[in-house]
Amino acid sequence: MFDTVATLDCGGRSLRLDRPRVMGIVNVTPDSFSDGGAHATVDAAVAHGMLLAEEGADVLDVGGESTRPGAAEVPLEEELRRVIPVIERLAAKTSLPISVDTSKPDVMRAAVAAGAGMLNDVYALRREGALDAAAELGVPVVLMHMLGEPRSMQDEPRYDDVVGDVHRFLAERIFSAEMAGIAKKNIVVDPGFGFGKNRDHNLALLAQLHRFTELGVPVLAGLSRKKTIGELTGREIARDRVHGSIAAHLIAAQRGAMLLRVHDVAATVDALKVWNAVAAVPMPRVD
Ligand SMILES: Nc1nc2ncc(COP(=O)(O)OP(=O)(O)O)nc2c(=O)[nH]1
Repeated sequence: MFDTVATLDCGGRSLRLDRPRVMGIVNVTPDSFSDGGAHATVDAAVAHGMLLAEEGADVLDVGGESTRPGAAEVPLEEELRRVIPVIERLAAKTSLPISVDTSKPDVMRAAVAAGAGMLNDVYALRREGALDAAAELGVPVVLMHMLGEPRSMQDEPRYDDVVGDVHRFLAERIFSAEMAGIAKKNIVVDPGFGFGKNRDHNLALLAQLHRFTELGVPVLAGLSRKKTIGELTGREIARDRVHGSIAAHLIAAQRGAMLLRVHDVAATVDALKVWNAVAAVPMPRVD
């Protein structure tokens, strides 16, 4: 995997990837699939972010546009109105790195100016101007695979070879990012669970997650409370999918994920304490 430990410099706030780290989700949206509306006001979102920080999150991911299947795009001004005040206040109240979950270059710029130190783009910088914005900002960026658009991505998604197809896409996005002037040390990749993938696609990506570590950059996995977890466990209500999400994220950690994007931070932190303890046990040499 890595000869040396990757440390992301998130606008002066370090995110050390010496072990799987927890990205706490702060959705400032009225319609997120799993917690829509729960933290839709600035005060509620900031309070939630601080709660996740207290629960042990290593980074907070602030998003103002739901990307659930079928979601409509949020206008720029509305997305700014939602996320910038939250980022400003969280950056002042916590020393944790803060990422902004957006695909719009103008939101990226405003978010970094407000204190965000990382970009999380479900479009992998494919929107116009996004590559240049990310290169200028010089902060780490998560490049995620999505098939099509949120509006239509779950309409019968098809792949010849989902792992190979996603791997090729991410390799191409890493190349494009480096050509735009983004340092490889600032790149994280993410196969995009649920973004144009059905249950079998998601299971194949999880089962072969180690393949993505071959790209030479940290891997992020985000399965938290998603539909596939619900299908496998029979838990129809998203907030009831914690146990299944923990299982999936431990498998992801075991197969090389260094960042786990989760709603349920306390439960994930506890699970990773067990995982880390076992990972720290020296293994007998096999001569
Ligand atoms: N890098 C990355 N970013 C993401 N952003 C949003 C969602 C969707 O989950 P959530 O934020 O809970 O829902 P919504 O998009 O409806 O707000 N999933 C990912 C993911 O898997 N990876």
